[in-house]
Amino acid sequence: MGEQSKSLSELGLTAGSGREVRVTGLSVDSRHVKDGHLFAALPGSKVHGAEFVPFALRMGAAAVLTDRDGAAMIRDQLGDVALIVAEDPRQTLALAAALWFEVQPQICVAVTGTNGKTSVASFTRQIWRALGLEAVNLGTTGVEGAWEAPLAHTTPEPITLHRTLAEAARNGITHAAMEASSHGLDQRRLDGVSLTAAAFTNFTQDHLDYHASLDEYFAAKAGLFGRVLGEDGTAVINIDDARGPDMLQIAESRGHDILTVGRRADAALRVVSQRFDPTGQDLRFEWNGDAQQVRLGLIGGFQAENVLVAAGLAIASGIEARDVFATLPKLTTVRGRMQLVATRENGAAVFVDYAHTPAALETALKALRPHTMGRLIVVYGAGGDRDKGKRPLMGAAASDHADVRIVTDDNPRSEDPGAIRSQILKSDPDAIEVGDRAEAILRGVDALEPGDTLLIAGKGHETGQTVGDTVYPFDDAEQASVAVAALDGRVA
Ligand SMILES: CC(=O)N[C@H]1[C@@H](OP(=O)(O)OP(=O)(O)OC[C@H]2O[C@@H](n3ccc(=O)[nH]c3=O)[C@H](O)[C@@H]2O)O[C@H](CO)[C@@H](O)[C@@H]1O[C@H](C)C(=O)N[C@@H](C)C(=O)N[C@H](CCC(=O)O)C(=O)O
Ligand SMILES: Nc1ncnc2c1ncn2[C@@H]1O[C@H](COP(=O)(O)OP(=O)(O)OP(=O)(O)O)[C@@H](O)[C@H]1O
Ligand SMILES: N[C@H](CCC[C@H](N)C(=O)O)C(=O)O
Ligand SMILES: [Mg+2]
Repeated sequence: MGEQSKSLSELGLTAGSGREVRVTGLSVDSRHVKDGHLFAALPGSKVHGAEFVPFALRMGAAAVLTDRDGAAMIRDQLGDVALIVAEDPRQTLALAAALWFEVQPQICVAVTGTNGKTSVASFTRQIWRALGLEAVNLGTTGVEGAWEAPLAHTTPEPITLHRTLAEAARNGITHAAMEASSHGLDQRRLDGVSLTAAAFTNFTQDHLDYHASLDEYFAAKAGLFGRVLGEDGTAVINIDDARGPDMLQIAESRGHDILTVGRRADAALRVVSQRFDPTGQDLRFEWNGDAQQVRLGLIGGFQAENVLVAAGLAIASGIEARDVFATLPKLTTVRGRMQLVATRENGAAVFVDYAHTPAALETALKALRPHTMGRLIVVYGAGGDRDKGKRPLMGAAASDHADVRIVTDDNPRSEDPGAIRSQILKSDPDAIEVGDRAEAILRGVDALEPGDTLLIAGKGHETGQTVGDTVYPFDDAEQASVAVAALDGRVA
């Protein structure tokens, strides 16, 4: 796409002067501006992007998109550079990015919710792939499926998002399932994506470092149905969640087709019962009242909800329900989500899970109980520079649902790791405190007796421990196998 250029009107933009300019690319960061680019000077959480306009102009920007405040800051600096003033420049940028990159996979679906987005997006992609469709999922674990690539964010900013979708479409990928993070929705990153269906998993506390209140956090998520999903789209909603009915109402008011999931008697995809064993579960469910039974090779009761939400998205994408259900036994664990990573010689199992919210920790621990005859041991911590309110709630969840708890570090970032641990320990005072995560895992593995289970929570698929600005290589799954090998006298 190197030499391409487009006029402002081809990008749906109008300069204040009415002048038509051709641009050679889009940038949201002045440091990435190239000759002829449109620079989106966005109002930021720390600084207004308009501060960087002089630099963007030196880099060759041909047009600037900003809001009224930004325009007031830069009007006399622009010379003959085109100025586009928008009410909501983030949304305008998202729509322009969609037009710039031109194509996206024919079927795109998105999933929001506090927990379960990566799992649902991966399961949806796995269902499509099992039916021979070219499909990817995009989110926390990068681009996965027919094509693999890392992504810096769960929901990338619109330029990266549309570049990725266009590259996928040009390489023959017809189906994409993406995660819609609350940050991404709040910042309109997905507003240019044309969605066939969208899903809601659940809503509990997270990210109150970013959103001013739980209501604002919910409103951001609700934007997926209230704004992004078009009126002809299908809304797949978990109505068991306390906020499910609110989301349902929003979707109904937009005229979406509705597909409900849950245990409630009126759910279209209804969980009837589950039977757990060491390698997975048998799931009985109903589809519009018709009984179905499938074997799932997945640990954790909550995975059945995620699987049915994914099945709902696949049905909404135009596939026969019967064909969708036939693929479910083939679904495999998502990396770092209830992943069995090691087993001790005495049979005790070690799981890694990405539970990093109070509700996720509770869910993950409760999910392991039916698979555990002995004690449930957990190694956990909480991230630095993130929602501080989560910390005592995570302590309470662990103390309520695990028999032995080891509190350790999980990406302390710029904070004092000891201070984070003590905020957790306030509500889990009997937990053992071991700051060093590798040592904490070793202690957890060492404590395992026959019939016990160890859950290592919080980092899932992550491959680093961020302390200050430094990311040290760290992988929970690898540390668990090293610990088991060391203690059982085997080579890792
Ligand atoms: C908190 C947050 O989401 N910030 C996003 C936001 O930046 P901001 O408004 O805070 O930026 P700012 O620092 O105030 O700067 C304002 C503007 O000036 C620009 N700038 C800044 C410096 C410069 O030299 N030149 C320049 O042009 C910036 O690009 C920005 O547009 O807008 C930027 C441009 O779109 C994003 O890159 C940035 O994401 C940052 C990198 C980020 O880390 N976001 C995380 C928290 C995030 O989005 N996470 C979610 C949630 C994951 C989950 O569910 O757990 C995700 O989807 O990954
Ligand atoms: N349906 C669910 N209900 C409750 N907890 C869940 C559910 N699905 C997953 N979890 C828990 O949340 C953790 C994260 O799951 P997943 O990565 O799928 O969520 P996510 O929404 O993508 O998270 P993130 O916002 O960090 O990207 C899991 O490891 C598990 O502990
Ligand atoms: N996307 C989430 C992941 C948190 C994972 C946990 N390991 C942590 O660092 O807090 C966040 O950035 O809040
Ligand atoms: Mg995710």
